[in-house]
Amino acid sequence: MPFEFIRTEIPEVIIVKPKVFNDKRGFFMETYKKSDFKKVGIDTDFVQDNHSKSVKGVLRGLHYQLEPKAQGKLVRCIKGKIFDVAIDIRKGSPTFGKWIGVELSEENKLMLWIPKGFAHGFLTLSEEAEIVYKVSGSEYSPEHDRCIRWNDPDINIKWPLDSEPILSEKDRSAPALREAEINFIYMG
Ligand SMILES: Cc1cn([C@H]2C[C@H](O)[C@@H](COP(=O)(O)OP(=O)(O)O[C@H]3O[C@@H](C)C(=O)[C@@H](O)[C@H]3O)O2)c(=O)[nH]c1=O
Repeated sequence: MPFEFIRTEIPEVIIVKPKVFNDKRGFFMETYKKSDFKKVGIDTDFVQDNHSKSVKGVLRGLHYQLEPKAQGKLVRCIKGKIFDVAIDIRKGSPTFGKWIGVELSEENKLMLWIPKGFAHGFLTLSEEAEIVYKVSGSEYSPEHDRCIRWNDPDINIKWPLDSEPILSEKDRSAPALREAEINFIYMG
């Protein structure tokens, strides 16, 4: 199998390690294959691909789209290094409010699968970082787009930060999880 799938403490959040073929030209790797992802329960149709670039200290998040426009995301860092975070916001989930943080980089080539029902955010650790991510479930829908405050003490994400992060206006004024509108139900 060209991928190793590593379950995290929240089993639905999966680290994907691709098999990298290095040779004198450089490298080759598969970054998504429907049949292999389906075997571990990532059985979804991707509907949008995104690419963003950030400078060091930029924190984007914590973002999600409400049902019925919820999104799953397969995130990969193609330049530099980020700290990528998924937060369980499914009502009734045994891991509600819990977060998983994984370093994704150009070097380690890891990907993070973040299913529907999770908020997502990341901090840029290198001078510049570019991420690409596949989105499943629903295309971008600004009316359903929501965010939660990056430093909500109820979530208490241990961001590897040494100064204040650089935020968008929207992210700066985001509500705490306990005040945020969420409509995901944990299905077991
Ligand atoms: C997310 C998104 C944004 N946009 C536009 C809206 C806006 O003018 C501009 C920048 O949008 P934002 O500030 O929301 O971009 P950003 O803060 O990078 O938002 C992203 O953050 C990460 C953490 C995620 O998980 C993504 O799903 C997405 O929410 O791009 C689209 O056209 N399509 C999209 O899918």
